[in-house]
Amino acid sequence: MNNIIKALKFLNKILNRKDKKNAMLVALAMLINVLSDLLSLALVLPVINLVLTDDFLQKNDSVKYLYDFFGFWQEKTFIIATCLSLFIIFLIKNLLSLWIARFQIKHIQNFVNNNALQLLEIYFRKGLNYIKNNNSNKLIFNIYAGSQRLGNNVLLSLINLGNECLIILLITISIALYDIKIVMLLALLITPFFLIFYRKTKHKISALGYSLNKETPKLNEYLFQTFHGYCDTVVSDTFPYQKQRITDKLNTLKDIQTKSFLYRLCPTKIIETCLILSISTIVIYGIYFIDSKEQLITLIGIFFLAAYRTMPSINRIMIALMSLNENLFLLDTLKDLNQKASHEEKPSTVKFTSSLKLENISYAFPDKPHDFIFENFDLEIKKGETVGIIGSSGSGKTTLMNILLGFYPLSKGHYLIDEQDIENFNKNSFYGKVGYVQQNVYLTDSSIASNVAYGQNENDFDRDKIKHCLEQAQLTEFHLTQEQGIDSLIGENGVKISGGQRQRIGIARALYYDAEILFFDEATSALDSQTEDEITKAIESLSKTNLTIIIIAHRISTLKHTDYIIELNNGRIQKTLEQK
Ligand SMILES: Nc1ncnc2c1ncn2[C@@H]1O[C@H](COP(=O)(O)OP(=O)(O)OP(=O)(O)O)[C@@H](O)[C@H]1O
Repeated sequence: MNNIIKALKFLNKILNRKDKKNAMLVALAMLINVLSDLLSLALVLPVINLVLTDDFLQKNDSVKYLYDFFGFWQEKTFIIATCLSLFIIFLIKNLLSLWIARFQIKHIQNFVNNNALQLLEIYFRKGLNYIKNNNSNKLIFNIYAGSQRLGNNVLLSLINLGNECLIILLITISIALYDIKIVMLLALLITPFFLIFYRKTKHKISALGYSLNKETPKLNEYLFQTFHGYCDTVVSDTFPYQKQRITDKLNTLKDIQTKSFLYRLCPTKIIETCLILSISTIVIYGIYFIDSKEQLITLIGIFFLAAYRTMPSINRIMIALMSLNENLFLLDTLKDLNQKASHEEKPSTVKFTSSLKLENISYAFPDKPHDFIFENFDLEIKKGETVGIIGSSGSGKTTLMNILLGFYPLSKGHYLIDEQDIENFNKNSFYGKVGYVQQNVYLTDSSIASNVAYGQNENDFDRDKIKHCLEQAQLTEFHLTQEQGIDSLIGENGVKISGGQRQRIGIARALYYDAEILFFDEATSALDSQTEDEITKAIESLSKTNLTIIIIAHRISTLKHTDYIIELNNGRIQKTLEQK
């Protein structure tokens, strides 16, 4: 009961008004479905009696009333009409049932998609530190698999639970009206079995869910590493180790799935056993308390009919409870859904005409709030300048670049653009002016053109501009030698092109989007000296334009065309080397 209340409270928090209304509609539609099932089934018995029992028409008042009402004069034609009516009723009922199933799945999938999109937005808006501190496989698992489970196994389970409890209540009341003693006897016989089973397995099933949630992203991570770290795996000859780790995870998941499957099978088996136990009890009860055999047969008949409908309901209740318990972990892992993704963009847009300035800033990572990487740090970069940043490993170069990119909210101080705090601006308008070339340029498994015009629809490509940008990034010769020119495919993450070409596609991308400020993060450190020279040449030609360029480099040779070089040491400017 505790878990049901927890799940209801959670859903109450995350569902908006429209979702709640839809959930109620789905519950109502499912109830109609079950009731129509029940009613149509109840119609079968009189029709069978009509066909098999002599004088049933004369004995049964309701059937006789229908016979007279529709003006039948022959029993045969009445039976034919009844059979045809039954067929039509079942046809309509099943069509309605299909329509309801479609209605239900559509609304549940809408709920799934809304949650998946909301989680995506929430995670994305939490910023770079959050993304870096959380395993991406876990986030990916939460977004789609988590949302699917929340819709299908939590929300739908709760709706099923409500409906089936109502149905069982209705059936129990109707049997109780006929014979209250038998209902009490059956309740006493059946309920303990289910209660014991539920109590014994509740925590185990919920633990299975938690393990599944832990192990599935781990398996994905290992599989991902096998393909993305292919070269390292081959060279270090660690494929057997990698395979063993994957085998272990697969085995753990196999155990979880096996147990989960067996637990789900149990209710049907318990029901079957209970059914036999119940019939035996009725027979024994009949021997002692019922005088006529006819009465006993009727009682068994009623019981069968009731069992035919209640047992699947009990089964569904048990499955719903188990699903709920198995997915209880979602109330922890998806708790972010409680916060609505509030993302308010400021209206004022950035105009960059004079300078970027860090004024007395301090920055510490959220997990080490007292360990300042920068403390009371000042820096000014004027528009049009080309600035190099060097420093030993760990001196804070990348952190500084991420601050200048506006990725890290400052602990203290201000980041000013043209003397205005960046926090007052619409951040997207700032990113519209920024180009960022990382050491590992992110490339998609598509053409050169798609990677330059990254994120743009193919129909919107400005092909001349793409070619011009490739030229500025010193990539003209490369794309001209390709059979399909700028439409040549470069493979997943650019595996079909060289490191230098990848970097230059990154530069061309920044130029395509009219960047005014270009950031290079160790863009040449992984390249040989000839390729580094080519990139340096590309940067040199760009530095002659009005672009503001900030370059992090390990080798000072990459920075020969900069206006000045800042050397960082433990979050402080050690010295500034003027070059021009
Ligand atoms: N996400 C993070 N969380 C906590 N600490 C971090 C994080 N990223 C970097 N650091 C720490 O901040 C310090 C500066 O790191 P940073 O990456 O800025 O150095 P760097 O000069 O770019 O080094 P390298 O040249 O090796 O890339 C280091 O001590 C590093 O351990």
